[in-house]
Parts: sequence; structure tokens; C-alpha cells
Amino acid sequence: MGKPYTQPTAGITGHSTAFRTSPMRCTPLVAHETVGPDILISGFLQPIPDLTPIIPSVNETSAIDPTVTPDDARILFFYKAWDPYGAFSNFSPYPLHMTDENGVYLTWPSVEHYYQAHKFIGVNDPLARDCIEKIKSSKSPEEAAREGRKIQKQCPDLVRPDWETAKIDVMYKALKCKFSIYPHLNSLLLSTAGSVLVEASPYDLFWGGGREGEGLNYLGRLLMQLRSEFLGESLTSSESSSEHCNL
Ligand SMILES: Nc1c(N[C@@H]2O[C@H](COP(=O)(O)O)[C@@H](O)[C@H]2O)[nH]c(=O)[nH]c1=O
Repeated sequence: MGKPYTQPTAGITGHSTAFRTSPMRCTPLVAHETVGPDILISGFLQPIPDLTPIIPSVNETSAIDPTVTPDDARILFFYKAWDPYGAFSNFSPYPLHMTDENGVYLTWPSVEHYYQAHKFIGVNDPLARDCIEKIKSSKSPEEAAREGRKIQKQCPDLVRPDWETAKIDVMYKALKCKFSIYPHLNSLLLSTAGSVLVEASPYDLFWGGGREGEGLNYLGRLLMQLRSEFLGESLTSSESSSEHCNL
């Protein structure tokens, strides 16, 4: 059994966009100053999309799909690819075969490659296209993450302007593909029904749960959302899995 998990709230604390600077002008979207013991925040805070975790209960799960054996732990933490449930990590090496927005068939070595490259997709600049290729051909998810983060930091003008609002959808598409084309990953995800999934990243307070559950855990939330969708589909569909995704 894991420790009780407090659902993250969509507050200011830990939200990675709160102090984002505008890539073009490098002026802060949000300013903060310390006034005595308080922090005064002014400016426009981007709304956090509503993504309530959908956690089917053990009973619901068995009713929807009797073949699923729900895990008895209430919280399942995952982080490094080699840990138990490490297959849920974006750094686990499962290639994605997907068509892009122009219908071109592409293979990405991992979710992390896809996610990092999509920071620069749609930007009309040959440099952005080079960055995408560089990330796509990175030898490991770690290298892809390093590259993507480095370019984002050093050349913010190359990041697509809608990235902060688009990134959840980008991640959702990649995860949907990953858990659709690998039947054993789909089964693993379904086997956790009834448990809360948390990416145990101590540093990433957007995708991860943080050290004390203070992170927003968007990766865990997306996985739980997908799990519910797959459980629902398993009732209505007899379709076999495909080896690539048209998203
Ligand atoms: N699993 C895992 C990490 N977490 C992943 O990092 C990504 C967020 O990247 P960014 O938006 O650029 O900060 C996202 O895929 C999140 O799940 N980070 C790591 O350095 N090592 C790791 O093993």
C-alpha cells in the first residue's frame, strides 16, 4: 500500500508556466515581488486546463471488464524506466509509429522524443526543423530531453507560441498511441485500475507528483484518463490493436 495521496490542486505553486517569459520580447507575463512575508503576483496567469483524474473504483472496473485484475495498491508511483511500472515513464523505449499533421508516416523512438520535438513543430523557421530532426534522431530519451530543454532555454523564439496550452494534448496523443499499439502495455495499464498513478518526479511539478504530492501530476492524470477510456472501449469494441496510429 502506498501513502495517502493528496490530489494536486490547480494552484499557482509549482505551475511551470507561472513565471514564463514571453519568447519574443523576453518580458515577464507575470511579475512577482516580495512584500514583507507575502509574495505579490501580478499579470496574466495562464488558466490550467481542467483535467480531473478519472479513477474507476475496483467495483466499477470489474463491472466494466471482468478480465481486469485491479491492483490492490491505492497509489502506484513510477519514474525511472527500469523501475516496476517503469513502462509508464515517457523515457521507456517504446517507438511510436504515427502519421503527422500532413499524413506523413513517422517513427519516434519514445514518447519523450515525440514530446520534446513537438515544442518546435509548426514553427516556420529552418532552425526549428533542424531541432526537430536532431531530437528525433537522439540516441536515447534522456538525450532527447536534454536537447529539447536546452533549445527551449537557449532559443525560446523557436518554441511554438501555443506550447504551454498545446503540450497536454501533445502528450495525450503520444500516450494514446503508445498504449494502443503495444498490447502488453495496454494490459499493464488496465491492470492498475482502481489505483492512482503518480509520476514520482521530485523536480517536475507539472508532469510529476513532486516530492510530497505537491506536483500537478499531469502525466499520471493522463494515464488514468486513458485507462478509463480503454476500459470503456473494451466493453463496446472488439477491434484488435493496430501497429501504428493515425491521430
Ligand atoms: N521520467 C523522467 C522525467 N520526466 C519527464 O520529463 C518530461 C518533461 O520535460 P520538460 O517539459 O522538458 O521539462 C516529461 O516527459 C516527464 O514525464 N524527467 C527526467 O529528467 N527523467 C526521467 O526519468
